[in-house]
Amino acid sequence: MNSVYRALTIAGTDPTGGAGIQADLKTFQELEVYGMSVITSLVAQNTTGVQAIHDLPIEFIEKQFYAVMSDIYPNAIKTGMIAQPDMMALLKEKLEEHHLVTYVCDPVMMAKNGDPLLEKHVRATLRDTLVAVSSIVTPNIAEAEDLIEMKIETVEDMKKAATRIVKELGAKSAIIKGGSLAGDAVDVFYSTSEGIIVFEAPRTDTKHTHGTGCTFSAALCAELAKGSSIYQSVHKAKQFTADAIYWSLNLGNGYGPTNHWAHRMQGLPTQYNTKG
Ligand SMILES: Nc1ncnc2c1ncn2[C@@H]1O[C@H](COP(=O)(O)OP(=O)(O)OP(=O)(O)O)[C@@H](O)[C@H]1O
Ligand SMILES: Cc1ncc(CO)c(N)n1
Repeated sequence: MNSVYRALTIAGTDPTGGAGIQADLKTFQELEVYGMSVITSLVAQNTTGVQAIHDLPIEFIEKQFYAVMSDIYPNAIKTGMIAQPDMMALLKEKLEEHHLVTYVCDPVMMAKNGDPLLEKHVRATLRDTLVAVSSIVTPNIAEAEDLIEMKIETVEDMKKAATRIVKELGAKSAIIKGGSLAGDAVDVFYSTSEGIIVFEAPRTDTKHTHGTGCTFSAALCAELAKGSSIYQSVHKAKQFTADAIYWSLNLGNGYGPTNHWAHRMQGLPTQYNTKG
């Protein structure tokens, strides 16, 4: 058996490299997992917003998926921006065929500045297809509110919502990311076997948080691909993302990208220390 761990991301692109497929592949690489990708939509976007979206034909998405799965089989798969109901239906079917592979569903709905990446009427389909077959689903506050149709303002609300997402929507576990709430960066995990677990990190005061959700779910996918426990994987993903936000690169005119090499900052020469 080949001992190189392998992860696959199925998502849209970000030509500026901070979110989507590009962020996922950088994260896999940093965590020493061999990264592969299936692109669903080409997105003209940058740190200031989304300018245009070009969805790939469904047959072509299927061909890419087959190309990967028939050759270099992944230990874990994540999905990010999946823009159309037919893409969701196809991927649900494929993920069910490969149900032994751990599947992380990042239910991406919008970019950091609020520009939509998923039309409102498609959100129920996302809930009923991909979320329903996931090993873990990773919504932010707005996405969790949408999935479970409840207002989330406190950590107690996050606990209720995470529990409901698992009990009512079929996901095996859920982690709600509290990046957009005030105070420390608190994320709430729930699974039937482990119950509620709260993960906390100090908040970094920065606007450079473009792609934090992609980075988090990709790190989680990479750790799960290595066979780490769900607790260890979430813990590592949280630390990786917190470091990437803390050692900000200060790039772009809007919500800048995070620093995917930040987790190894200690060992780098000081010219790579870009915080400032
Ligand atoms: N300013 C911050 N300081 C520290 N951690 C943060 C900060 N903002 C977000 N996080 C953490 O980053 C991770 C991603 O959360 P966030 O809520 O930003 O995701 P998201 O909204 O899906 O991101 P995006 O849509 O930009 O990809 C979580 O672990 C969250 O707690
Ligand atoms: C392609 C893509 N996926 C996810 C996000 C959310 O950060 C984004 N901005 N772009």
